[in-house]
Order: sequence, then structure tokens, then C-alpha cells
Amino acid sequence: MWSKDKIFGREALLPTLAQWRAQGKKVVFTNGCFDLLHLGHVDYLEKARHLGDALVVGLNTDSSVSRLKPGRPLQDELSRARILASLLFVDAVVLFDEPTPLELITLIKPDILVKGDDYPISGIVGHELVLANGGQVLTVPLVAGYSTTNIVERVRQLFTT
Ligand SMILES: Nc1ncnc2c1ncn2[C@@H]1O[C@H](COP(=O)(O)OP(=O)(O)OP(=O)(O)O)[C@@H](O)[C@H]1O
Ligand SMILES: O=P(O)(O)O[C@@H]1O[C@H]([C@H](O)CO)[C@@H](O)[C@H](O)[C@@H]1O
Repeated sequence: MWSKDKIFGREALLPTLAQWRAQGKKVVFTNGCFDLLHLGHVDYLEKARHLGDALVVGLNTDSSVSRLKPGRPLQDELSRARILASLLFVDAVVLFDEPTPLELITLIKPDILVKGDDYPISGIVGHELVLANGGQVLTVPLVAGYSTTNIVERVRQLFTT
């Protein structure tokens, strides 16, 4: 499968979701900005995928990111989507333009909702809905020292010394 074929509009994902469910697959969902992909992202996404049978990643659009993190993203949404979709353990990428993925999570109704443990369960958008549907909400431990912000800061220092 080509990476671009893993990037779905939210309605276009529904038949694939139905097929996975008909095959008895547990659908894992996570979301994020994923501006500069780093080891922490890779580690947590791979672990998230192995909590179930298919991993759907909700990706904030450029507009959504810029409202959450002024001055960002550094990489546009199509670049970020293709990079995520190129990962073996990512089965689908869906962009969302809202401030939070709640509408997307409501549509997808994942069996398992995951974030890194920089978020408490109670701070994970959609946790009430997934739990109410009998699903699980889980966190994956952070890989210490890795963040997009750290990378940006290290690059900035290269040009200020
Ligand atoms: N070091 C890390 N180890 C594991 N998971 C991480 C790590 N950093 C971020 N994540 C997870 O990746 C997802 C996307 O987070 P995000 O795109 O904000 O990454 P980030 O590197 O923290 O970015 P920023 O520095 O801009 O906040 C979130 O679910 C977050 O929990
Ligand atoms: O990359 P981030 O900043 O970890 O992703 C954000 O996650 C928020 C999270 O789901 C809150 O529980 C979400 O609301 C926001 O839209 C970003 O995806």
C-alpha cells in the first residue's frame, strides 16, 4: 500500500472501519500535531498500534495547530500526514480542523483511545465517550527528552551562539 492511500477524509474512512470491524479488529485511535516527527512519537505510535489491531491517527490541520501552538506548525499538514502514513504501524491518518478531535472520535468510536502519558486519562479528549462505549483509554510512557519544542530550541541555539 502506498502511504498516500492511508490518508483518508473522515467519511471515506468509514467503509474501511466497517471492514476492520467485520474482521474482528480492535481499532486504536490517537491524535496530535506531529510537527517534527521524533523518536518519542515513533515509540508511542508503535506501542499504540500494538494495543489493538489497527491504528488511526487524527492529525491537526495547519489551522488547528496554529490556534493551539502559535507560530507552528513548521511542516504543513500534507507533509505531516504523509510522514505519519509512511510508518508501517500507522493504518490510517485523518485530518481534523477543530480545536479537539472530539467530533472525529465520536464518528470513529475507537475501541482504544491512546495518548502519551504527558496527558492524564481525565485530560484526554474523548475519554468519556470511549469509556461509555465500553472501550479503553490508555497512555503510553513518554520517551524522556524528546519533543518538537526541544528540537526547535536546539536548532535556534545553533544560530544564536
Ligand atoms: N517524548 C515523547 N514520548 C512519547 N510520546 C510523545 C512524546 N512527545 C510527544 N508524545 C505524544 O505524541 C503525541 C503528539 O504530541 P505533539 O505533536 O504535541 O508532540 P510534541 O513533541 O510534544 O510537540 P510539542 O513540543 O510541539 O508540544 C501526543 O499524544 C503526545 O503524548
Ligand atoms: O500533539 P498534541 O498537542 O498532544 O495534540 C493535541 O492533543 C489534544 C488532546 O487530545 C487533548 O486530550 C487535542 O485536543 C489537540 O487537538 C491536539 O491534537
